[in-house]
Order: sequence, then C-alpha cells, then structure tokens
Amino acid sequence: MSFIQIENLKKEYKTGDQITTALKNISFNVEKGSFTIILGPSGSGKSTTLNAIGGMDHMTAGKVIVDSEDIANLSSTQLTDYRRSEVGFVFQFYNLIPSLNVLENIDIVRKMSKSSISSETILEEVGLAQRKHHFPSELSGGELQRVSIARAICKDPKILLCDEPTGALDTETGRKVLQLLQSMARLHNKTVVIVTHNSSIAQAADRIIHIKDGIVEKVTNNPHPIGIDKVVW
Ligand SMILES: Nc1ncnc2c1ncn2[C@@H]1O[C@H](COP(=O)(O)OP(=O)(O)OP(=O)(O)O)[C@@H](O)[C@H]1O
Repeated sequence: MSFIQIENLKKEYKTGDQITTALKNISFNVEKGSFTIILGPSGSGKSTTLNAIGGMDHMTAGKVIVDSEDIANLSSTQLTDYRRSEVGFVFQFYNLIPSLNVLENIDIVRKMSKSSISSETILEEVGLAQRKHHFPSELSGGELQRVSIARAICKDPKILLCDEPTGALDTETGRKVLQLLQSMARLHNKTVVIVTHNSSIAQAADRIIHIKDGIVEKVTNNPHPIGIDKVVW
C-alpha cells in the first residue's frame, strides 16, 4: 500500500453565491521516501492538492489517506498534531520571522514538536551553521530558503511538502535548494512532494503527477531518476 493515497479528491470554493471548482477529480499515490513532483499550469489545482495532503484545507469529497489513515477522519486536535509533527512545509516565500535570528526561527518550530534533533544539527545539515546568529534581512534568497527547509525538517516530519520552493530563486541557487530537498528523500527517507512549474525537474523525480484543470492528466514513473546536479535546465 502506498504511503499517501489520494482518491477522487474534489474541492469547491464558495465565494458568495459563486462556486469555483479547484479540483474536479484527483487520484494518485505517493510512495514512502520518494521524490515526487506535481506539474501543471497556473490555476490547475496544484497548491490545493498539496494543501489537502498537508491537512490545511477540508475537501468537498474524496480521501487523503496517509500511512493508512484517512486524514478527513481525524479530530481537529489530531489534525493539528498531524500538521505539527508529521508534515514539514516549504513555501516560495520563506515566511521567516524578521525579528528572530536563524537559530530562533528554527527553535520556535522545533519546540512545538516532539523531535529531539537539535537546531544546530539541522543547521549543519542545510549548510548554515555559520549563519545561526544572522537575521533574515542579512541572508540571500537561497540561504533564506535553506532556513525555511531547516525549519520544516527540524520537526523530523515524515512528509515534506514544498510549494514552488525555487520560484523566487535564480537557476543555480534553485538547483542547490532542490538538491537539498532531493537528499531529504534519498538520504533521510522523507516523502518529498514538490509543486512546480519547472518541468526540467521531472528527470530527477521518482513520479511526476501532471495536473490540468483540476484533474490528473497523467502520472509518469521514472525508474532511473537522476541527481538534481545532472538536470539540464
Ligand atoms: N481560497 C480560494 N477561494 C476561491 N478560489 C480559490 C481559492 N484558492 C484557490 N482557488 C482557485 O482554485 C483554482 C486552483 O488553485 P490552485 O492555487 O490550487 O492552483 P495552482 O495550480 O497551484 O496555481 P498556481 O500555479 O498559479 O499557483 C484556481 O482557479 C484558484 O483561483
């Protein structure tokens, strides 16, 4: 059984008397410890799908089964616990707290979780040990994204959900950030799911979910994914 199973997911947003159908019918699976990307044009439903896996939004219909449990059946306390301990989020804009330094930005999240990994260890992992006393305003875009990845993984989550994590970065910095995310799957057995517009990354993914107009257009499996360092942009 796959670690994440998305079954016939439907999502409608109601604004006044207007209904927007973001997801018409989405089904796909994600294997444990894999590196998966969700590709598709703007407005096709990628972020809505990622938010569904992250337990951030209620779906109109369908199932999100994670580790054999349909997260729609969780109580609100259990869902909070799921988001807090099982899922790490990385967004295009880093959402760091400007008045806290790097270490404090990570500590604030780590203390909410049950993880025993130290923030220092995590900072070593993302290559920012020398920057721990810097404030966000003193860091480059790539460094800021590495802090936000450190913040996501300090909880030792099973799943890492990344929404356009390189959207604000230049190609080479983006490549380093993707390399770090790929290593989370390859070396640490995290289940990594990335939403992106960048179809070049497909060569490095185990599975590519193509979404268009709220449906899964196709699912491609890649038996021999390459390292991000080998991807030709
Ligand atoms: N909170 C909301 N209220 C109303 N409509 C929404 C809401 N969030 C998303 N939508 C609509 O749902 C559809 C899918 O949005 P979603 O953000 O999932 O697409 P996306 O593929 O991630 O797009 P992009 O690549 O531009 O970020 C879009 O038509 C969007 O306008």
